[in-house]
Amino acid sequence: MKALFSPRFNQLALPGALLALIVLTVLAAPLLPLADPVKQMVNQRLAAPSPGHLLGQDEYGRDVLSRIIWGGRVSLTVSFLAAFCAGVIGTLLGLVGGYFRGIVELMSVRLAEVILCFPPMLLALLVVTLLGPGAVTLVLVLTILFTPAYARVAYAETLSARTLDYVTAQTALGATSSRVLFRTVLPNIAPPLLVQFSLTVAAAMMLESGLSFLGLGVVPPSPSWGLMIRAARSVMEQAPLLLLWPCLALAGTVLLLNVFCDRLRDVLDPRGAAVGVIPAFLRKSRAAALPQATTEPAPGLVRIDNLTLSLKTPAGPIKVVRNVSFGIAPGETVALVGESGSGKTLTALAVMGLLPPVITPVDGSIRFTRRDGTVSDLLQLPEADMRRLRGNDLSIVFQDPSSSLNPVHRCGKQVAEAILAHGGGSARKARDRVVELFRRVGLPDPARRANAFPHELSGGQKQRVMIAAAVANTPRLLIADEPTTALDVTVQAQILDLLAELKSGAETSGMGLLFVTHNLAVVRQIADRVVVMYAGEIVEEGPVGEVFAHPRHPYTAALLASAPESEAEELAAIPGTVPSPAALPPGCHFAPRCALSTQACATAHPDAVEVGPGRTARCIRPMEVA
Ligand SMILES: Nc1ncnc2c1ncn2[C@@H]1O[C@H](COP(=O)(O)OP(=O)(O)OP(=O)(O)O)[C@@H](O)[C@H]1O
Repeated sequence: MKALFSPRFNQLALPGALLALIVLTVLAAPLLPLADPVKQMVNQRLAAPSPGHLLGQDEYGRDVLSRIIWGGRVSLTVSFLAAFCAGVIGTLLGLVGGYFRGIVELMSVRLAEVILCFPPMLLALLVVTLLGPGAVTLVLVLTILFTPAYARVAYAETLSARTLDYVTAQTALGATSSRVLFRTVLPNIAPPLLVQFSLTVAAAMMLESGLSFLGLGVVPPSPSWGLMIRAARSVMEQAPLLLLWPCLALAGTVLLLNVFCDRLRDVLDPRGAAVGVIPAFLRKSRAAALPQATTEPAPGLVRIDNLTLSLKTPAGPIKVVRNVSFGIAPGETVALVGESGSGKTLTALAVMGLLPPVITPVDGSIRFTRRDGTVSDLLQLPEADMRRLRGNDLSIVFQDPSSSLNPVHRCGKQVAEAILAHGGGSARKARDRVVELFRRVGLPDPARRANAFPHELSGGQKQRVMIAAAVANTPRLLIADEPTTALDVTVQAQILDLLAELKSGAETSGMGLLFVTHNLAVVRQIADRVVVMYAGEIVEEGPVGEVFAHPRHPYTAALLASAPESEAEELAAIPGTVPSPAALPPGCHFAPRCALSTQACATAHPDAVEVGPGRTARCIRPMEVA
């Protein structure tokens, strides 16, 4: 039977199973044939392991195995309970603070943060002095200590979630604040909170043991791993194994929890692959709903047909990209232009298989011709195959180089990793290749730059590093998503020159370039063909020279008029704004902003029509466009 879950889910299997085994064992402690954990047999104190006592007996002759299992029960119960209580309280504080801001933020998140000013041990001592030691006190102390961490995570996530279109749309529809908070925002911020939960359980276990070790936690003779370590310390010279067992149990469980958290974060990370959070059986059904891959070769390098992307919202799915079709030939540069929110980035991310989890392809195909000449529909490829293609046949350069580079690793190392990830030979060879690549992308003193950290480079230099990483494995298709927007004007020109130069270089000749931008001057400079998008669909497509000279869609004409070539020309702003994908006007979506619109435009949605060789426009009066 094929794996039920995607490879990312499979990563969770081993640590998840081992953790489940530990939890089940400690939960089943009363049912297991274990010796009484508090029954003393002083005449057998410090006895070595025997068939009756597999891990030996402690300083009072109590069975060590039984105490480890019963102690784990206490440690895990306290840690899970504390993590849960802190999670509920912290999430509530962060949610309301991030959503309502102002005085509510001050009274919730900021107040919770006051706890961070107290050293944890001091706070624990204070509470224990007030309430006396015991498991309940421990839960209380740990809950107080871990609440601010949840509040901060929930607060930060709520701040970014509250600005999303679908949250605004819910508010505009008159939904109550509690409904928006619990039905819309909370499910979207759940992944990082779940990860925080697992991290908190691990941290709580360490603290619980530490506090019990200091006599501030579980009260003897009840077993706890911290108490066992404390007791074993005084007899470690006679019976060193007594110290080993609780230390192994504690370190092993915490390590397992950390590995589990790490993998869980990979699975739930929204910046991860689009299909990462979807079990394979669900992806299969989605793939089955899509047209099957054809065996006919894709025209050119990549051919996108009828790509339709849907955004999940509480009010139902919204198609944010609809029936997008265009192709890129080998060596060709295609510019994807349009105002903000037109669907350019989502189209590019769909090619990379990097759509955010809330967005799914519901129709269409992206046929890509691989290096060996075979054609694959990228929408149907399993995640493992997509991962092999990314950074190899397919590469992307993002807008902001500062957030794309890991600040704690040297630039050269990051590019070398991209080479080694696709079997680029030895580490030494990869290092040499990095220096060669850095020279090629025009970084001065490449060997020194390879050793530099990102903060030691300028914005333009960082973008050159990102481009070096993207072309390191000579991709067949390079996607550049507004790669110059975050840079100043002079550096922008240099980066554009670099991309053009790379395309004409011997090594990367034949590389297709998909350039996402809203800057028409850039399109004129760099692209062969232009695809104009508006409100999630293509409104015009054709060779740059012809489209710019004779636009056949009023939107293209308006875009060109709003970005005059010379200062002598008058700048004409486009009236109105791009409609929200949730409320598209009927008929032609551009009609409410169009100077040429007629009654017919407001009723029927126009099809894309041919308006010249290799040119299409989605307008019923293409020849009347000035
Ligand atoms: N993660 C997301 N969650 C919800 N909606 C999203 C998400 N990403 C994109 N959208 C929506 O999909 C639509 C298309 O977005 P996209 O980012 O592709 O536009 P764009 O043309 O690239 O804009 P920009 O130039 O501002 O990047 C927009 O309405 C946007 O709000």
